Order: sequence, then C-alpha cells, then structure tokens
Amino acid sequence: MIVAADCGECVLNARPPMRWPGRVPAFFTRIIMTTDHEIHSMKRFEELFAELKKKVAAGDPDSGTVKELHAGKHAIGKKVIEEAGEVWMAAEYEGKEKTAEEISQLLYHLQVMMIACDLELEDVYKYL
Ligand SMILES: N=c1c2ncn([C@@H]3O[C@H](COP(=O)(O)OP(=O)(O)OP(=O)(O)O)[C@@H](O)[C@H]3O)c2ncn1[C@@H]1O[C@H](COP(=O)(O)O)[C@@H](O)[C@H]1O
Repeated sequence: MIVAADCGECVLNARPPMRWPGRVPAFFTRIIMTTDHEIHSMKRFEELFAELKKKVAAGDPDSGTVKELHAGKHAIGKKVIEEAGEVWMAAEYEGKEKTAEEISQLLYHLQVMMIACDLELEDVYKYL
C-alpha cells in the first residue's frame, strides 16, 4: 500500500515500514506522510545561504539579514556570540528541541557573517 498526496509544492508518497508486525494502523501512515512533508519543506544549509545572498543582492528592505549586514561585522559578531551561548545553555539545561532551535539560529548568524566577510560556502567547506 502506498499513500500519495500532492500539497501543491511537492508530491508525497508514503508507504508503511517493511517490518511492521501485522496490519499497519492508518494513523501510522498519516504520521509518515507528515514527517515526509516536513522533510520536503525543510530548508537546507546551502538553500538558506543562497536565499540570504539573493536578498542581500536585491537589498530587500523587509529582510532582517539585510538590516543585520548593514549593522556590520561587530554587531553580527555579537549575535554569533549570543547564539553560541544560547546553544551552550540549551544543550546543558533545555533539552534536544531547544538546542536544535538555538543551533539553527547560530548557523543563520554564521551565514550572515560569511556574507559580511565575502566568504563562499567552499571557502569554509575546504577546512571541514
Ligand atoms: N533562520 C533564520 C534566523 N534565525 C535567527 N534569525 C534572527 O535572529 C534573531 C535571533 O533570535 P532570538 O531568539 O535571539 O531573538 P531575539 O534575541 O529576540 O532577537 P533580536 O531582538 O536580537 O533581533 C531572530 O529574531 C531573527 O531576527 C533568523 N532570521 C532569519 N532566518 C532565515 O533567514 C531567511 C531570511 O530572513 P530575512 O532576511 O529576515 O528575510 C528566513 O526565511 C529564515 O529562514
């Protein structure tokens, strides 16, 4: 059994796990579909970087990224430090979900700093 749905942006296909004991409950297939959709609509690191560069190139007046870049490296650096501290505190005291959220914010501000420093992804990747 395969369940398919078209949300307008992407087509989702869900199938029950191969080793499910007995008949797969209907709610389980819905959970799989929800999870698939979230994965489909997630923003990846490279996609975020491309989006930010595009907004900066266009000078998008509604963009927080454009505003942060105008504030300069000193201000961006403070955001990086602030978010790094929040990652640390979340990791020690606030659980996985909050830690993941704080890490996403740290990654965002690091990308803003990369743009401020005219760095491309490859300039960083070569050191990984
Ligand atoms: N992922 C992020 C993201 N993470 C964090 N932030 C910003 O960083 C701030 C940090 O969050 P905090 O919880 O520390 O909030 P805060 O301390 O109350 O925020 P401030 O008062 O310091 O602004 C947020 O308020 C956002 O302004 C982000 N801003 C944007 N993005 C992504 O960047 C894309 C482009 O954003 P814009 O340039 O704003 O269009 C968006 O679609 C998002 O996907």
